[in-house]
Amino acid sequence: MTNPAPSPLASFRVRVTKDHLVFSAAHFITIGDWCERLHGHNWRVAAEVAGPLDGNHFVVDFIALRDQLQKLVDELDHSLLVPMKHPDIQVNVAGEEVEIRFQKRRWVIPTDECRLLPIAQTTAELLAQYLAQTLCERMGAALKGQTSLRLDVEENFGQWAICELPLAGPVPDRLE
Ligand SMILES: Nc1nc2c(c(=O)[nH]1)N=C([C@H](O)[C@H](O)COP(=O)(O)OP(=O)(O)OP(=O)(O)O)CN2
Repeated sequence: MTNPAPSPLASFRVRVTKDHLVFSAAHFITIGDWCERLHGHNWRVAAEVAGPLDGNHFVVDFIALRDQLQKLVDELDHSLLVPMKHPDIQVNVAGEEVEIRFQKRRWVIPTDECRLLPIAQTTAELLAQYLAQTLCERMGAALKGQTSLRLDVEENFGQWAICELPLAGPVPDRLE
């Protein structure tokens, strides 16, 4: 039996998903004029990087990818996710309290229990984009030369949103 020669057409990707890559957080979204009640999810995340192998024969070190993603997840754990770019949700940060308004409704939450996110809605899609872009920034040179970063967010069992960022070429505007 002969060993196959390494194929120049082979492509590689690495993926990290762990039981502890989960954050428990509250949120609400608007759908048209209707606004959900405040509720929570256990949001599960996974990250995947595609691209060529480096000198260590890695796409990217699993451990570096896992640990950076874990830090991000831990920052969101046990918090209220607040969208700062929603056109109709007003957010006023006043010292130790954050006041959030939508139409006639008003929530006042301790500031350290809020995560003020640069997104228009806390949908699974935009959370996936936020996590992908922030992970990409924090991984920095470790992703140099790679092709794409994919971030999966599961909001409820079996309900995933996926954001894939190209890593080659111009960097897209941040969350615009
Ligand atoms: N494509 C998307 N669709 C929906 C999103 C989203 O982020 N992306 N989000 C929502 C709501 O936030 C909703 O809270 C989803 O939660 P879920 O618990 O699945 O909603 P249910 O009302 O069905 O709750 P059950 O407890 O499972 O009955 C909606 N769509």
